[in-house]
Amino acid sequence: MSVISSITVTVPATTANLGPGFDCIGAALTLYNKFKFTRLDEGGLIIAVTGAEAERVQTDESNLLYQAFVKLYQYIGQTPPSVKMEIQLGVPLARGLGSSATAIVGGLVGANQLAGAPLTQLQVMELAIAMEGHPDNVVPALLGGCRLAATSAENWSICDIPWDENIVPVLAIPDFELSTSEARQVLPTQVSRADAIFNTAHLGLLLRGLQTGKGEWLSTALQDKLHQPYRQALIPGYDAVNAAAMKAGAYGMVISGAGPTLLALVDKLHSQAVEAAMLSAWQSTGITATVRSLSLDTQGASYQG
Ligand SMILES: Nc1ncnc2c1ncn2[C@@H]1O[C@H](COP(=O)(O)OP(=O)(O)OP(=O)(O)O)[C@@H](O)[C@H]1O
Ligand SMILES: N[C@@H](CCO)C(=O)O
Repeated sequence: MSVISSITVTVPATTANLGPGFDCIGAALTLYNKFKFTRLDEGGLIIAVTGAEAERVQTDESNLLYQAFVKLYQYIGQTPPSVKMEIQLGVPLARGLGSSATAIVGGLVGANQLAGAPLTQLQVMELAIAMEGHPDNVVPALLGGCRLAATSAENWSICDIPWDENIVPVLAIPDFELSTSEARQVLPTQVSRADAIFNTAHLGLLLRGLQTGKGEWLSTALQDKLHQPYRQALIPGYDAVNAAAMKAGAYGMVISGAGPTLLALVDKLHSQAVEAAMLSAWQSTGITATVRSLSLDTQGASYQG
């Protein structure tokens, strides 16, 4: 086992749920957090954060990146080394873009590499899912692409979902946060059979819509009854941004992850018009937002020694 003293891990943002795929589907996006881990001879823990909203990231042992780092060492039965962690933020915090998944995947991958790679990627993935509590952000963050995750008693089946190259994800990111735990608290614990059937059918259609790029299928498929109806009220301006995106030619608009970022799926020809429409709709309700057309990241977490 070779021992290295420093490793830099780059992890993509992710958009989870894609409407009907609550807690089971997500896609990696071309927006990144970078984490550099340097083994120290002594000194415990040093955390330095740069980038927008850097002051909002904890710099003590409660930091999620550090918790994931420690989790891996506990799993392999070793004491974590003293470490300096340099966090370069590119993924906005608590906006529904998988910032917590970047920290969990980054901490696990960084620790695994510093420890000499004792765990396989599959083991790292299972630890990441256990830490996050659901697979739809951490799996694409680790593996890249669009991924569906299904569990059985023994293990996870991970399926890569083909994504037609003409489908552009347009992300409208408002300047307010919504924590995942708050957005999960508003969800009912039980759903009706009709709603379960609705989402089963729509997720099936979504998978074919993503694969073929067929607009008619995507427009229907992006509807959901399990989480979005309950969460929309937590996102001021939701109706206005949705109406604007649809009028400008989007296939559909959904809440990205637990929100508050809104995701429109759009064909290439309409992406600029949809960007402008979503931005102006949010501004007209008094909310500052950033709107970006991104691509799918196909690589997932990567590292340089
Ligand atoms: N780079 C980071 N380093 C350390 N901790 C982070 C980092 N990014 C996010 N976190 C932690 O994760 C929290 C946000 O997690 P939360 O699940 O609420 O939102 P999210 O992951 O951005 O959104 P979603 O899960 O809906 O995609 C932050 O408040 C912070 O505690
Ligand atoms: N599937 C999760 C994604 C956010 O972590 C949710 O919607 O709560």
